[in-house]
Amino acid sequence: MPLTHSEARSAKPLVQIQAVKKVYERGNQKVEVLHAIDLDIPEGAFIALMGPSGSGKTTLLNLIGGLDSPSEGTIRVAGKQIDNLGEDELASWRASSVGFVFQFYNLLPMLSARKNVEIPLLLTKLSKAKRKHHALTALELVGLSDRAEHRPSELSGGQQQRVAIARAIVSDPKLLVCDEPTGDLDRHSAEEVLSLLQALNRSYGKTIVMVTHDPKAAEYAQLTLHLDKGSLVTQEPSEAKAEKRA
Ligand SMILES: Nc1ncnc2c1ncn2[C@@H]1O[C@H](COP(=O)(O)OP(=O)(O)OP(=O)(O)O)[C@@H](O)[C@H]1O
Repeated sequence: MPLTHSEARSAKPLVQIQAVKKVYERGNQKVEVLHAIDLDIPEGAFIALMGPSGSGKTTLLNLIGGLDSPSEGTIRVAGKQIDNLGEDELASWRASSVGFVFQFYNLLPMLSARKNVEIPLLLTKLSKAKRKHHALTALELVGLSDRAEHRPSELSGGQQQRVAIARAIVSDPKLLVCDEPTGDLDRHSAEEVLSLLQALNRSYGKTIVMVTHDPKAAEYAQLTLHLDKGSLVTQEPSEAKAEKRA
């Protein structure tokens, strides 16, 4: 069952963002692109993050996933404070705690689907046989067992994105951050990818934060957050939409 808005509010937060600001320097100018963001993301939520181009969506997503650090404020994920970690600590935290899905898949063209999915496991102590087993399990979960030995160029865009999702979940992180995961896909492939994300949320309890420009994609989430000029403007409950999709 999808979380209702009130359930989502009462569930334990997986991500806690307090008074987070991000300032970029352009030449000798400082530009504040996120203004004192406060946000709790409950464990088990599927959140869509929308807003005009340049409003700060990717910046906020990158802070949540530990790809970047805030200029001010605190970020905790599963109770661990990540805003003050150095680059190496942040990289190892990311490897074990977050799965990333990007618009253009970011698969390595010379490697098979299975080997692409294994990449996050190369940093672990798992044996070669275990890595292969986990990668095949993840590919099975996204419905691509029969494409395991294909290279990305032999797969459709939708299949490549499903391989990228398998790679994102292969370390079994609680949190998936997705930046325009359907931005390069046709409607049918986009729906397949969104249904897969929804299944990972509902059946496997993954907490998902997804940046999207597409209101139809946001309908798959339980809650849509809107950013405008670096501030959160509304938190739109989506239980009606979630029920429609249930
Ligand atoms: N590394 C950087 N250095 C300087 N400015 C940056 C940097 N990254 C982003 N910005 C600026 O921060 C603002 C927010 O960018 P961000 O990419 O987060 O927006 P967005 O809402 O994701 O936009 P889009 O929908 O176009 O992807 C923009 O004005 C952008 O130019």
